[in-house]
Amino acid sequence: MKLCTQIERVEKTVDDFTVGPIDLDIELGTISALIGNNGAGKSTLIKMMMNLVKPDNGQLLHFGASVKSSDQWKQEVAYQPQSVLGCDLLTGKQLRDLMAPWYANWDQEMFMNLVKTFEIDLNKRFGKMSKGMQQKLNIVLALSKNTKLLILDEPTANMDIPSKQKLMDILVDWMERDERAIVIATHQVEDIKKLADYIVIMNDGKVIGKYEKEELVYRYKRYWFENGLGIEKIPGEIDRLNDRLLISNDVEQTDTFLKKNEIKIIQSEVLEVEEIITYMLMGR
Ligand SMILES: Nc1ncnc2c1ncn2[C@@H]1O[C@H](COP(=O)(O)OP(=O)(O)OP(=O)(O)O)[C@@H](O)[C@H]1O
Repeated sequence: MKLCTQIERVEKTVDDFTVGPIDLDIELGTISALIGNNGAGKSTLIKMMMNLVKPDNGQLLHFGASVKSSDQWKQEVAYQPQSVLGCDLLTGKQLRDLMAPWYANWDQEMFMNLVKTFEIDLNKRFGKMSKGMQQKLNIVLALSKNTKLLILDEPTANMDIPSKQKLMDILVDWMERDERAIVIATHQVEDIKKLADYIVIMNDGKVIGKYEKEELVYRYKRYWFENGLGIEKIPGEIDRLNDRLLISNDVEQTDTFLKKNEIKIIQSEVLEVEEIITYMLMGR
């Protein structure tokens, strides 16, 4: 697969918090969900990807060009920040007029269609729009740049449920139009479930793993036993309830152990994606 972004040993210290060193590749044709608890460093990493925060060490490339080298890569990378400053007095239309000329591939038809889909009033000042409406306008502006990479920082946090649903469909459609990639920082399980090919987990400024979502589902399992286990710890075990219910994050090891010790399983099942993420964010 073709790489669109290479993050190599990137590191940034702000006050007493260090993000990195981070190594991460983003491939075209994939959607990666950046997940981590509050303060894990997701927004800082994204800002480094946009050269808005300068790393102390390491390098960051989009389509082979360093983010420091020139601004040419910006034609291929659109970004929706968590919040936007300095736009309050401008209307949606004025924001469009300011932004569109900078992007050679700006898609005006897409812009107007999305404005209609999200029922955005382009004559309203940004500062007078609701938080959800501001988010919708920001994402519509980002999508219409018609880039190869889209970086979204919690795009659905303030959106109502139908709008979230619409956005997910739009993003899936946007991906299908070309060879593209999306990086999305999110706390929304629905976003992850529906969109992500890869889950990138961040904790305490570090990327602790990049996992294929479909594979992850087979790594975790819940087991119910006929009798109490009476054993201190089983390989792969990450949680236990009443000595008769066990959660494993290493199904192969757990299954081998249970078979070898002739421990009778009443039932077993895979975990929901949100349970898996919760365990991963707890470091299990
Ligand atoms: N401009 C700044 N000045 C000082 N500290 C900062 C700045 N930006 C971020 N930080 C600190 O860096 C750490 C990482 O913050 P960041 O916003 O990247 O996390 P996050 O994973 O995006 O969190 P959230 O899920 O809450 O949005 C936090 O401890 C934060 O306080």
